[in-house]
Amino acid sequence: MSGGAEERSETRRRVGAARRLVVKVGSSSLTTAAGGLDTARLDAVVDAVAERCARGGQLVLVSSGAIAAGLAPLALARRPKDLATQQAAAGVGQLALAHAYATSFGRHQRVVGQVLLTADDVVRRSHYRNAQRTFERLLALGVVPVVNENDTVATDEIRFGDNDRLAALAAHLVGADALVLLSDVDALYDGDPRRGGARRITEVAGAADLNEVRAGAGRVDGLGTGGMASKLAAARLASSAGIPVLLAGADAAVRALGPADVGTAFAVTGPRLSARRFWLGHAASATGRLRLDDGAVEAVTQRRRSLLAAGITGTTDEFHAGDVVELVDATERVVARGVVAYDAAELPELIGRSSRDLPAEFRREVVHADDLVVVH
Ligand SMILES: Nc1ncnc2c1ncn2[C@@H]1O[C@H](COP(=O)(O)OP(=O)(O)O)[C@@H](O)[C@H]1O
Ligand SMILES: N[C@@H](CCC(=O)OP(=O)(O)O)C(=O)O
Repeated sequence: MSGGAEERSETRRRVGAARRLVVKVGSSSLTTAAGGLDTARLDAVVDAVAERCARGGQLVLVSSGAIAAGLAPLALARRPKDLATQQAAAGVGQLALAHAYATSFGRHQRVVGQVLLTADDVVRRSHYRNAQRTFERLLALGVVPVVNENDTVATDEIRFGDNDRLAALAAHLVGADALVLLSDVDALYDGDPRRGGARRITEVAGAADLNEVRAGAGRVDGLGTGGMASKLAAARLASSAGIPVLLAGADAAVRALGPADVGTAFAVTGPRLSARRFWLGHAASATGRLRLDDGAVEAVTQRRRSLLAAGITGTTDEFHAGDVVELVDATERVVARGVVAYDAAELPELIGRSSRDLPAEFRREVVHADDLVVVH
């Protein structure tokens, strides 16, 4: 697609040269057509990861496949639809998956450590930092962290939903230099490749390159969850936060983790955010909303100013000082997220009023510019 040869080589060069890498592999790449764990394919991914570690890389492997690996032992013909059976299958399958990874990495004398995360671990700032410390120590010890969502306890409300998103969040959390998404498809296409006639896309320089792309669901036999749409969302999330992304086929793992000359490369589209600002913009869950008038939207998004009470026209009523809130425009479109400095109960008296008309204790900003991230 767009992007000249120079740009092309720069993204791939960065992926190829990355010291710290998050690699994500999907369920459909780790399971046989019959639904069992495909150890030959798992070994091939492990070989590529171990080889990169041997060259001095620090790798984090985000692996799906717990539910898929639990199907055969439980004599389930297909992925269950209800959450309780999915969780039971994940409980059985995660153990099989962890065992398979430990055995496979053992062939390379590599120790692996299992990290099971729930959305809460990134949503709450203290948990986020705790997870960061754990990864840091595992990597310092030369261990390959094998990460999955903690499916057995994650309920619908608190799920990451898909491991592509989890991998993008993990990539920022560990300060990765690049993110590699391995799937059962060799690249991004402008339409579902199973339909025929779809064109392969090798480079994505920015959002405009995705305008014509139709990202569909995964296989009909449905072991993967998000299909290409969740991969694209994850690639955009990571690349907008300064992390280059490569999407490639799991069967080309050696080249994806070697010269990075396969698949689709997503160039970075934004600066690397600090851990706090990334968390604020992408990981934290908001507990309330502040509605802004047009002037305040402009001040906050264009001039990067703090939000003052004068520019607020309405609020929801259940948040406390220190909570993360969404800042929305008159049409309820989210324009920014930030940490609010007041309880919801305090604001009705203040909103719409200029700071100089307020008592001294209420003259501080409602959301300080340092605690505010603009949403594009
Ligand atoms: N535009 C597209 N480009 C590439 N693949 C697509 C596209 N739209 C849909 N797909 C399908 O998405 C699938 C990958 O998603 P999924 O099965 O969820 O993978 P994983 O298990 O690796 O997460 C591919 O098998 C492919 O057929
Ligand atoms: N955590 C789930 C996988 C969720 C998921 O995103 O799967 P996939 O689309 O195959 O990457 C599991 O291990 O079964």
